[in-house]
Amino acid sequence: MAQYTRVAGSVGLITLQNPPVNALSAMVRQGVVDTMERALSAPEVKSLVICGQKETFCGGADIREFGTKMSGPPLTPLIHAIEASTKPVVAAIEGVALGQTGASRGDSGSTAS
Ligand SMILES: C[C@H](O)[C@H](C)C(=O)SCCNC(=O)CCNC(=O)[C@H](O)C(C)(C)COP(=O)([O-])OP(=O)([O-])OC[C@H]1O[C@@H](n2cnc3c(N)ncnc32)[C@H](O)[C@@H]1OP(=O)([O-])[O-]
Repeated sequence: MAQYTRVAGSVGLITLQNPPVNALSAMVRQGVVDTMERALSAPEVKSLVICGQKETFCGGADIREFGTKMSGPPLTPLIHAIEASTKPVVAAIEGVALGQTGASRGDSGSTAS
């Protein structure tokens, strides 16, 4: 899933939550759609941060769903929607960021769109 919290008053924090590597399952993708809508429609939110948990950003698509019937929002339009956000979106990356989340393994860092 994706948890939504507001930090520092004006930052919408979206936390990817899908142990063990926060992979982008159908539920996580739907959670990102829902939390993005919530953050973008909240006047008090001026920017968004997307992060993972347990020292991992995201292991990419959820390989446990490979070979099963696709459900939930497709990944590519979701990434395009993040890129088209009307508010700045920062990916706070710790550990791995694989697949379409950006194939990298960084100790920490962030990218903005
Ligand atoms: C176009 C776009 O590209 C498309 C859309 C895609 O995105 S394609 C998908 C792209 N993503 C991948 O190919 C990621 C492959 N995984 C890895 O490279 C590594 O796992 C790791 C992330 C660097 C962590 O290494 P690790 O050594 O710390 O732990 P582990 O022992 O390997 O794995 C620890 C546990 O995590 C599980 N796991 C790892 N990756 C997973 C994933 N993507 N989805 C679901 N579970 C995953 C793994 O099965 C094991 O579970 P269990 O056995 O304990 O129950």
